Amino acid sequence: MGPSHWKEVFPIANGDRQSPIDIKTQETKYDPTLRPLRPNYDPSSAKVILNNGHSTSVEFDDTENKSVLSGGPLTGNYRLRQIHFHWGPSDEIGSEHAVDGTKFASELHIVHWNADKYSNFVEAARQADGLAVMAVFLKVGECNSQLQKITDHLDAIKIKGKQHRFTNFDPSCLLPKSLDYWTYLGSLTVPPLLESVIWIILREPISVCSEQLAKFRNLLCTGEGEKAFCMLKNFRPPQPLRGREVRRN
Ligand SMILES: COCCCN1C=C(N)c2cc(S(N)(=O)=O)sc2S1(=O)=O
Ligand SMILES: [Zn+2]
Repeated sequence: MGPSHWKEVFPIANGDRQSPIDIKTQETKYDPTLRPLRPNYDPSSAKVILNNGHSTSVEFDDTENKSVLSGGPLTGNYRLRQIHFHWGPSDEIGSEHAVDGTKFASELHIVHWNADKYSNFVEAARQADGLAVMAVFLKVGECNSQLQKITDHLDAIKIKGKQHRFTNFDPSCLLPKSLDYWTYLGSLTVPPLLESVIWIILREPISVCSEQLAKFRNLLCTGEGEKAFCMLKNFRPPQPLRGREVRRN
């Protein structure tokens, strides 16, 4: 079911800290107390690349603090859980967050949970400070050789539920030069839409080319033996800000 029906099953869809949002850059507030972001990822914690029916994700071993994000707006260590992407049916749209009404072709989400305070991901996902998602915009242009490490594996996980061994991968290779960011309090952008995410949106995009975007759209959201439907879009539109502040470093 699409985003317009989610509120029928998940009333929190109309909550007051929903994501994504349209970032109005003139209304963001500089905060001198915000620290530099400190991603520290061990490539051996990458385990599998997966087609979960609504995106492609790389899942990481989060049984110990091998790959963590700290600094920025965060208190303590947030442990890396998975990365995934959002895209649209054409190169003009696809990102979830927007900047002054402009959407990018795609958006990478790097999902972490507060392992200092909570004992596992599902428990953390129910807490106001449980999750931290770092978002990177993908701007259509030159092919991205680092992203190719992911798109080269998509043929092997074309149908929903397929996964493939995927290790020796450090998601830092997908970060832009600058780690300047905006940050605000929000939610998961997919059901159950839990309001447990500290969002950290990098201000500098990375590149992606049309051919790489086409590979994302070639994934199927249907499983074995079902009529095949391509995964043409998986972004949620921007949600009301409800008076929230967006800070920048
Ligand atoms: C209790 O959690 C249920 C499972 C949620 N997860 C699955 C996603 N597709 C997903 C999307 C996320 S997003 N788009 O908000 O970053 S985070 C995330 S996730 O936390 O890894
Ligand atoms: Zn996401």
